[in-house]
Amino acid sequence: MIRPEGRPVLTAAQMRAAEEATGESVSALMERAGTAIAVAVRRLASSSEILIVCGPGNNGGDGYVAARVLAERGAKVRVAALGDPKTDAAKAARAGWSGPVEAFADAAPAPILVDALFGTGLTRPLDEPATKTTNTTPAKAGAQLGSAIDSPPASPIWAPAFAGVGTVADGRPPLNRSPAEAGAQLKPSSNSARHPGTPASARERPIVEQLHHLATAAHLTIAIDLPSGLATDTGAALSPPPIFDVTLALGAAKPSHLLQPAARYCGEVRILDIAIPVTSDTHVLDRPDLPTPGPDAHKYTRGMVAIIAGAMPGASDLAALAAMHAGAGYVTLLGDTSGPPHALVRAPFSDHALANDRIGALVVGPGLGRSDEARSLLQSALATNHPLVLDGDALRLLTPDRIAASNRPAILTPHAGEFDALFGKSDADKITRTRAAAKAANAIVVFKGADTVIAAPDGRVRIAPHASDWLSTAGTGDVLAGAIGAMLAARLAPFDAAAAGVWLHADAARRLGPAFIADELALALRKARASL
Ligand SMILES: NC(=O)C1=CN([C@@H]2O[C@H](COP(=O)(O)OP(=O)(O)OC[C@H]3O[C@@H](n4cnc5c(N)ncnc54)[C@H](OP(=O)(O)O)[C@@H]3O)[C@@H](O)[C@H]2O)[C@@H](O)CC1
Ligand SMILES: Nc1ncnc2c1ncn2[C@@H]1O[C@H](COP(=O)(O)OP(=O)(O)O)[C@@H](O)[C@H]1O
Ligand SMILES: [K+]
Repeated sequence: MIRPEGRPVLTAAQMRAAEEATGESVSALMERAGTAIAVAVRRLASSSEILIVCGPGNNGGDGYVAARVLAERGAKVRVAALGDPKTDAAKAARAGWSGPVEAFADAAPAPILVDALFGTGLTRPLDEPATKTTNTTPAKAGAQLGSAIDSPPASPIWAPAFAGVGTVADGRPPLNRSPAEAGAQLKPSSNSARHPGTPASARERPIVEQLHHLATAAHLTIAIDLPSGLATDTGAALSPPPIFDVTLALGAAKPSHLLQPAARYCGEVRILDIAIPVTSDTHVLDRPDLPTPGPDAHKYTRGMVAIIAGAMPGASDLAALAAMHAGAGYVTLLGDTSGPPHALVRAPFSDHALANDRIGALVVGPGLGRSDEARSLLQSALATNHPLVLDGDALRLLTPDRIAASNRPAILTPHAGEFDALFGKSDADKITRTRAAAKAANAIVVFKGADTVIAAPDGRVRIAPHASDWLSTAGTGDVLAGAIGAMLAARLAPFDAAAAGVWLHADAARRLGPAFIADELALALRKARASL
């Protein structure tokens, strides 16, 4: 199980192409995938009973192979299927499983749920009701498998009634869900809504609802490739699945492991290496490799950051504090400001102060305002040749063309509102939008949010794994701009500077836990930096 940081991200089509390029049969790949899944599930499940739910495609095929291998290795495993397999490889995998196959709609929960219903082939919401299609007696029962697998599933200790599921027989709530969450997941189905007053039997339960039911009662939920219900490439939750504890991504991470809202359903993502060579111009953000000062260092070699203060000096103060704690050697705040820290060089704004050719990064936008005064400050910034970090109000006062024409390294850090205003609204996915924006502005674009995407004009993309929802507080964007400024001033290539700033910001946030404020985030950048 490989952590996703630094790894390539492939779309469903790219993954299929990589698979085909191996020249191996789907069955051979499925055998490897299923075996890798079995090994991982065994490690995670210990000796608990495992229920693998299998869909009609190759994701289901992986599930059958995993079930067979788990059983061969002595695990207690049950299989429930959503219909018969449709692909040749899945049919063969199904034939290799000699235990019983329960109907998905009727399946009772187990402590470990493995979701192999749908993977990269899901193209539409899971709106069809689950139907009972299979209840097979073992074809080769007893021949190869241990008695634990051959015997019918032990009488379920689980509460069969739909309502109230959320605690298991020993009275403990499932590990991964609060009672409130469990209740929220058991919303009335569209099916029962259509028949008010009629309690939905298990058989009428829509797929997504049965999946929630099984997940809520499980102690550990594991999704194969993707939680069923998520689109692979766009981050869309076509049918919101349960929130899984672990997602085992086959061969490579996919966009929906990282893009919201899908990413939140994946839990911990781990990649299973199934020996398929994969390359991509999109990668998961990785820890940066940052230079540490040597004996020959002085403040200017560590990088000089200038920040232009504007209408809201708190914002530029935060950016300055962040630049200092991210490791800049010299930070100057140009404007009518005062206050600590003493190490921050506060100076009145002037074109002369801006002309200092030691400035390695100029941060403009945090708290700038949108007045004529703000426009004039921005104009002065653009009249220099300094590499730029453009944030906040600067992004409201510029156009992509004008940024492209400024003809020097630039990093833009828009949140969704600023991005829409600058580049226009679109239904395309966040990776596509960020890549197009970087090209249009000929600049690095850091499209912020719970799934920050960083793109370069040449098409390279880094996607940041989810950091902390507590970042949703005023001023954290200013901190990011300052941190990126410090990286740019330290002479990192602009794309690497943006990536390093985003990594430090996220790491600082994770360290702080809940309810921090932006000032603390700026200070915590030091600890993030120290961890490298
Ligand atoms: N990448 C790799 O290296 C390897 C990948 N492998 C595995 O293959 C997986 C991809 O397999 P896949 O292409 O067969 O697609 P999958 O996700 O099983 O679903 C397709 C089936 O679901 C059906 N269906 C779709 N939507 C539906 C809906 N809403 N409601 C109901 N049905 C719906 C669809 O029906 P159709 O749309 O054709 O009517 C079709 O029957 C991948 O995630 C990985 O696990 C390994 O085996 C080998 C190495
Ligand atoms: N739910 C979230 N999860 C992770 N990061 C978030 C979340 N919400 C916001 N962020 C991050 O917090 C920062 C907010 O920046 P921004 O919206 O510009 O705020 P401000 O203008 O108040 O500084 C960005 O770096 C963004 O990526
Ligand atoms: K799945």
